[in-house]
Amino acid sequence: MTAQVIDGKAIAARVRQRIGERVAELKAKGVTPGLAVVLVGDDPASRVYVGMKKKNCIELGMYSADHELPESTSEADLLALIGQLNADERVHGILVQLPLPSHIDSDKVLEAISPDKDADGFHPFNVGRLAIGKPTFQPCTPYGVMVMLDEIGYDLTGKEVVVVGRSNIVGKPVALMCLARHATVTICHSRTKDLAEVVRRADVVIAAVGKAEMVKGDWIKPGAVVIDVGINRVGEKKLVGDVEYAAAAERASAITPVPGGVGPMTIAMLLQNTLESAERKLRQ
Ligand SMILES: Nc1nc2c(c(=O)[nH]1)N[C@@H](CN(C=O)c1ccc(C(=O)N[C@@H](CCC(=O)O)C(=O)O)cc1)CN2
Repeated sequence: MTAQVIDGKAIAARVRQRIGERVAELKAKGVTPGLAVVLVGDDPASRVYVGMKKKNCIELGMYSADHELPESTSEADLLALIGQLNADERVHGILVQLPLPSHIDSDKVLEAISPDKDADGFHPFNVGRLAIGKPTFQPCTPYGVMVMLDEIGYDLTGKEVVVVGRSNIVGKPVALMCLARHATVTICHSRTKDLAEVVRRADVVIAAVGKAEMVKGDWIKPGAVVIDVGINRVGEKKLVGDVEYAAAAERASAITPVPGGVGPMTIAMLLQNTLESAERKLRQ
C-alpha cells in the first residue's frame, strides 16, 4: 500500500484563504481582527515562527502587534505587558511564544492571558472547556490535526486512536478532541508497557513525543492513518518526525510528512483562533 500524503502546506493555504474572506467580512462591519505575539529572547526557531505569524497576519489583513523582548526581561515586566494587551481593544488574540527563558514561570504567564484572548488555548479555563466538550479557544496544533482529518474526509467515530505523548500542548488536547468525535482513545507515554503492541492496534496514530523516528514503520497497522506532530532536527539541516516515515508510508493509508505536514497548520489555526475571537466579540 502506498499512503496518501496529507499535504499540510496546501491545507493550511486553504484555511488561510477562508480566513481572509471572513476577515474581509468583519472589516466591512468595522472590526479588524488583531493578534499580539510576544517573543522573549533569541531562540532562532522561535524567531522564525514569530516572523511567519506576523507575515501571515498582515497578508490576511489582520492587525499585528509584535513585542520582541530581550532574554533578560523579568517575569514582572512580561506580566505587565500581558496586562496591557489584555486591555487593548485592538487585540483579539495574544500568544506568548514558547519556550520562555528558564527564569520565567511559563504557567504563571499563560494564566495571566485573558481567557477571552487566549489564542493558544493554553489557559486552564480554555483547557477545562475543551475537557467538558465545550471548546472556545482550541490549542493550535491539535486543532490543525482535526482540520487535516476533516480535509481527507476521515470520520473518527468508533475508531481506535493511539496518541503517543502526553504533553499539555499536543498529546492531551488532541486526545480530548478525538474523544469528542467519538473515537476510542489511548494516550501512551514513556512508561507505557509494550508501546509497539499498543500502536499496532491503532486505526489512527498521532505521534507527538519529540523523539526522532521513535515510532517504527512496522508498528503501523496496514491501512492506518498516521499523523506525525514531531519536528526533530537531525544534524545541521535535516528535519524528521517522530515516525519512521518511509517504512510507515508503505503500510499506512494516509500519512503527514515532516516538514510540510502538521507544522504549517499550527500557524493557520492561530489565525483561525484570532478570527473566531474577533467574531465572538462582535456577536457580544
Ligand atoms: N505559544 C506557542 N509556542 C509554540 C507553539 C505553539 O503552538 N504556541 N508551537 C511550537 C512552534 N510553532 C509555533 O509557534 C511552530 C512550529 C513549527 C511550524 C512549522 O511550520 N514547521 C515547519 C518546519 C519549519 C522549519 O524548517 O523549522 C514544518 O513542519 O513544515 C510552525 C509553527 C513551539 N512553540
